[in-house]
Amino acid sequence: MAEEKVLNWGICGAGKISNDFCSAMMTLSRYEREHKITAIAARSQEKAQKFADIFEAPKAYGSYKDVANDPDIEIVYIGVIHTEHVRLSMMMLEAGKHVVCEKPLAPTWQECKKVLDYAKEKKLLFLEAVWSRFFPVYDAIKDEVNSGNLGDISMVTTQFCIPIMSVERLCRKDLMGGVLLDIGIYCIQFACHVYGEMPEKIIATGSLNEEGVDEDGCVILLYSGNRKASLVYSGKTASGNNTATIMGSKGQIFIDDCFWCPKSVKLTDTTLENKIPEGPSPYNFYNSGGLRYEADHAFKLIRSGQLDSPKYGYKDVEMIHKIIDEISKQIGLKY
Ligand SMILES: NC(=O)C1=CN([C@@H]2O[C@H](COP(=O)(O)OP(=O)(O)OC[C@H]3O[C@@H](n4cnc5c(N)ncnc54)[C@H](OP(=O)(O)O)[C@@H]3O)[C@@H](O)[C@H]2O)C=CC1
Ligand SMILES: O=C1OC[C@@H](O)[C@H](O)[C@H]1O
Repeated sequence: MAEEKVLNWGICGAGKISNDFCSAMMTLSRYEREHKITAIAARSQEKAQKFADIFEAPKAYGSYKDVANDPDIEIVYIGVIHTEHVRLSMMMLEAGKHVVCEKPLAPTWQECKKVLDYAKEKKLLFLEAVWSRFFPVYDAIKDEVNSGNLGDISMVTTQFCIPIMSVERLCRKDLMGGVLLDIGIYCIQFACHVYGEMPEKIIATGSLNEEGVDEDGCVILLYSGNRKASLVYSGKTASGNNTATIMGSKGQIFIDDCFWCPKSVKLTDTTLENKIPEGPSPYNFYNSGGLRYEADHAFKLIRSGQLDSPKYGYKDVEMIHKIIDEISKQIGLKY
């Protein structure tokens, strides 16, 4: 059956998140029938081969371009550092591949738009991998928000604080480091998930390191009708409580630590647990098994001929990156 045709994946980058993505994808119950890790590409052949051996991928390439040139590959996962996202996305789209690219697609909406417009022109799927949005519990949150059970929602809070400023790709400006693009984006996507519209006003603060990348931020989003969201994120300190709350006149939703990939969500009358199996290769990041949902979503979209995701599509990328643009402007962040 056409719907079950295996999706042949090419993976760009043999780093931490690519490991987690491949391992998570292999936990899907329909993995064998729907997905195949066909090729791994890294900057060195040796590194690619080591990674390919772990995931039993038949091909290992020492150049990302080889993935673009491989006619067997239908979709590419881009799991490299921020500075390479636009270049590799354009390269893969040009070669006729669907693309799932790690967040952030780019530091500005203008650059994101270039990629989205090209994907549309080429009639290919492009997903910015804001993985939270593909968790089934995020659908449940949205349903509860829309149900009216909470009454009038007027306040959203999110907190994402983990000490990551010593990570090289995050503290260096030439690697497009900084916390707004790396973790602040999760707080923003959460507020956008709840309110589904652009705020009327944004008030942002953030400190820059000596290289000029941001290390922390406090952002207030003001929506029509006095509705608000408060976002706190930091790469300098741990909070131990990276939760999110949605507050309404009749009830609340509480998303447990870590709100961007939750294991548990407390809705008005019920608590949802989200248990995800361990993959064949140990994960580098918390609850990375949840990366399986974006692979599954990509499969379903492609096989049903849908090229703009209803869970996190073009209009969502636009909203989130326009908010990032405004925060960057206010805190003096420029790459
Ligand atoms: N969804 C999620 O939960 C997470 C998402 N991410 C996202 O994933 C992406 C990668 O993060 P992560 O895996 O932690 O990063 P890594 O530090 O593991 O680097 C990923 C890859 O980027 C390439 N790379 C690393 N350093 C350089 C450099 N100096 N110059 C050029 N290329 C380099 C390497 O590719 P090669 O192997 O080819 O040498 C490396 O394997 C980011 O976009 C990040 O935001 C990260 C963590 C969690
Ligand atoms: O997406 C992410 O989530 C976990 C963080 O540790 C990491 O820096 C970030 O890229």
